[in-house]
Amino acid sequence: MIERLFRVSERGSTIPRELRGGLVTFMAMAYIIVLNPLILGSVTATDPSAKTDALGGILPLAQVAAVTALVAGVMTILFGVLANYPFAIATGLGINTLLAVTIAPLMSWPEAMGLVVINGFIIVILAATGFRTAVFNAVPTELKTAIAVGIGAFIAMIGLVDSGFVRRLPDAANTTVPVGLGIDGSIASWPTFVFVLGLLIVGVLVARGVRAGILIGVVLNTIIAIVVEALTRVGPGGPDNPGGWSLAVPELPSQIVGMPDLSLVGEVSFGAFARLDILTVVLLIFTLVLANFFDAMGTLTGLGRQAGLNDAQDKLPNVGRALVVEGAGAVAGGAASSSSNTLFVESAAGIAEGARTGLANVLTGLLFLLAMFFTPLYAIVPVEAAAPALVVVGALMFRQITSIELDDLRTAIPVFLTVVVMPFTYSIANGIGAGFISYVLLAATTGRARQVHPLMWVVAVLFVGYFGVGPLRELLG
Ligand SMILES: Nc1nc2[nH]cnc2c(=O)[nH]1
Repeated sequence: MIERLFRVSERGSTIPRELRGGLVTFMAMAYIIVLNPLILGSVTATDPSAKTDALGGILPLAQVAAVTALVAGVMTILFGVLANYPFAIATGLGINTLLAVTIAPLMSWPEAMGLVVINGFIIVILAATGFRTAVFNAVPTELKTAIAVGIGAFIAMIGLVDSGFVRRLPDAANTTVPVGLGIDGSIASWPTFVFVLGLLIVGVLVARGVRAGILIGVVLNTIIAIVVEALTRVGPGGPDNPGGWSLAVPELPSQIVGMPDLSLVGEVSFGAFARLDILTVVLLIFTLVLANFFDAMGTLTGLGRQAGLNDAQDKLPNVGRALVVEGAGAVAGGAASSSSNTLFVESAAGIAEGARTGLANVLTGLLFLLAMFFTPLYAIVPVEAAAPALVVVGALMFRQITSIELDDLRTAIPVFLTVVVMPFTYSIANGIGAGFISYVLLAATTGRARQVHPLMWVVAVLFVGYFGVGPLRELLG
């Protein structure tokens, strides 16, 4: 029955392989349950680093953790069953940062989440009417490949930053260089040591073609991290302990089970339209939609290609349905205050492990639902132990660059911009925007305007608007 429902052998996979892939993807993504609360939530409204909204309101940490796991679990299972692809869904780092930094300070948290819900409905409508699929199919192959390569660079960057290997220089450093190696140019902190050792372990296992190499690597890294913490007691990181663990401290927990607090579910309001002028609200929604729309599109292309699931025209079969379910993730994420849920590039870890069907997603989703009750347990895996998997998977995705013909600069420049802007701006959508605009512009100025699909023109113009939103808002006061 499971075999028929998910067409496991038709995709050249086996049930154990799917389950192994689902577990690896969960291990690569579980950090979001710890990280999302730190981005959106606060302990108290009076904390110096509290993420207060315009009314001084906050989202409590434990409640954000619970809804993050809930929505990721439900949407990942739904996507697995309805779209039958091993692409897991959770709260996207791009949009939650946008919400915390730009949107919530202008309104209340429920109103900010209301905008996420509207963004989700727009995306679902664009997907259901076929517009999303039409754009998906209008993108030239070399740009689709560049998106996949750029995502590889982006996920490696996420791993390098989350592990503390790459760090932001202090604002007081008075230099134009934004990031550096470790602390003051040195990787001599225990958590970063665990990451570097873990990177070597995962790299060797994967390069030698060891089955379940990524999973074995992350488990080994976690054990090493627990031993290192037991011996050194470096503790949690922070301004007065820069050499500490960046999120979870790898300790055997004293308590294992707890009931999740789901009171944020339904805490949504559409009052932003009454609080702010309509143009501001429309521009904010426009920004959310473009970022969401193309992040998912790039991720789908990259993951589909990595899994070998795209057809001869480099199209993912039944992509329309996948895009509708993905859009529903934005609605669900907004409605539960976990922020927009989207396809996660980290699914590449499970695909590298062999996952090819939605069955893998069902396991990943169930583990997210289970994590709601075992929050102390998943917190054992420190980011420093999971991040090596992100970097190695980034390398696997990056290899696709060899299939792009780079002799013609009209291709090489947009491809390059797509690949570098993603990690450097920490956003898949920004990279796609830079690539699309430069592709259309170079074609138009070198006599190839007619060869560009009309939808590419439309999207490039929309991206000009996307990048112009900030300057435009300033201009209009
Ligand atoms: N595609 C994608 N993957 C992610 N993994 C973590 N955050 C994100 C995100 O915003 N988009």
